[in-house]
Amino acid sequence: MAEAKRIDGKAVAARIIETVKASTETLKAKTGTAPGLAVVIVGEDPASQVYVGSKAKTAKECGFTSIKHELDAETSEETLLKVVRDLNADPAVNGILVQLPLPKHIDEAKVIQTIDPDKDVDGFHLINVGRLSTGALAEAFVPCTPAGSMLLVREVLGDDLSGKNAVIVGRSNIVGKPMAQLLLAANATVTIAHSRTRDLQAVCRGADILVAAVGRPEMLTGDYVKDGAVVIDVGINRIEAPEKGLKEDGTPKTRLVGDVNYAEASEKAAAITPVPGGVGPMTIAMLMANTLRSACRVAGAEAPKF
Ligand SMILES: NC(=O)C1=CN([C@@H]2O[C@H](COP(=O)(O)OP(=O)(O)OC[C@H]3O[C@@H](n4cnc5c(N)ncnc54)[C@H](OP(=O)(O)O)[C@@H]3O)[C@@H](O)[C@H]2O)C=CC1
Ligand SMILES: Nc1nc(=O)c2c([nH]1)NC[C@@H]1CN(c3ccc(C(=O)N[C@@H](CCC(=O)O)C(=O)O)cc3)C=[N+]21
Repeated sequence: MAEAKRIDGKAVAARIIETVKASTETLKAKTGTAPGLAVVIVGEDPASQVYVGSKAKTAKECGFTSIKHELDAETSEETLLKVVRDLNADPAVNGILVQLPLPKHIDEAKVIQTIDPDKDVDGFHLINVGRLSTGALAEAFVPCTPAGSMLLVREVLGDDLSGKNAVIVGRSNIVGKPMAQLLLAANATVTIAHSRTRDLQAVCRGADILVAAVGRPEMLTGDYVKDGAVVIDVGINRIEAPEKGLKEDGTPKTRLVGDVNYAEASEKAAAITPVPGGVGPMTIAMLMANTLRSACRVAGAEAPKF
């Protein structure tokens, strides 16, 4: 098999952001206000930090107003719920994202269900989960990572996945389950695998579309990949990279890797997303797209389709 096509998530994301930017200008001309995105961060989870910086930068690039609430790790659940309720009531805010995971003493589900479903640009509220799972895609906010992953699948295979076998490794509410819903809605035959799956390798080798959302660095080696498969690597894992030398504090420098062993998998796959530069940038682009859509809804304006 020839070397796989590298699916350039960064380039596709840049295209989406250009569209969001143009549409934001039109909306501003019409209503005089810009879409508003509020990000709430509690404590300092290192995995979350990667995401937060580029989000604010991209929101600004799109012409949004972007506000950030940084609360310390000891913040009470009640205080956080009040922040969310205030954002719900603020007409300048179209999208609310509460960065996950939250500290252990806070009930994550309760916080998510407090977000106004019409400002739930993460798509985690039960109302949006229900819309997605009943196929009411036009009304739903779809979670950003699966939505972005799906656009990358479409780049290669088009809109209709009839006859394709899709395997998703991972069953989280944030990635695995909504990804399954989207693939199903596009007519793929869907299998969700997880830590209790027997003979994962054989299951994955049946996949025309293989989505890795496991959180284990380079776990899916070449042996998990069918010849000609489309491989979407959602994983973001920071591992030590002694070959890059040491940081100032004497510990090894790090690098990002996915859940797929890229070098091995790309010898078998027809197309594969890299890490970084694959799904990650798409997640941020879809957050902007969802926020724009929310603002368009309020203004009674048409939002672009992605
Ligand atoms: N690119 C992006 O924008 C984003 C990337 N991510 C990344 O995606 C990955 C997954 O995230 P998330 O879904 O939140 O992770 P979770 O930890 O919530 O879920 C991981 C899933 O993988 C399954 N799993 C774990 N180990 C194995 C194994 N050995 N064999 C088979 N299945 C296994 C778990 O199974 P079980 O349910 O049985 O425990 C679980 O369903 C992470 O690397 C995360 O950093 C996440 C969000 C956004
Ligand atoms: N409420 C909530 N919504 C989320 O969507 C959410 C969250 N919480 N918590 C954390 C995870 C993780 N996540 C990432 C998004 C983009 C990159 C990203 O842009 N990655 C770049 C790499 C950046 C770098 O180089 O460090 C890339 O893959 O190219 C990474 C991780 C969103 N998450």
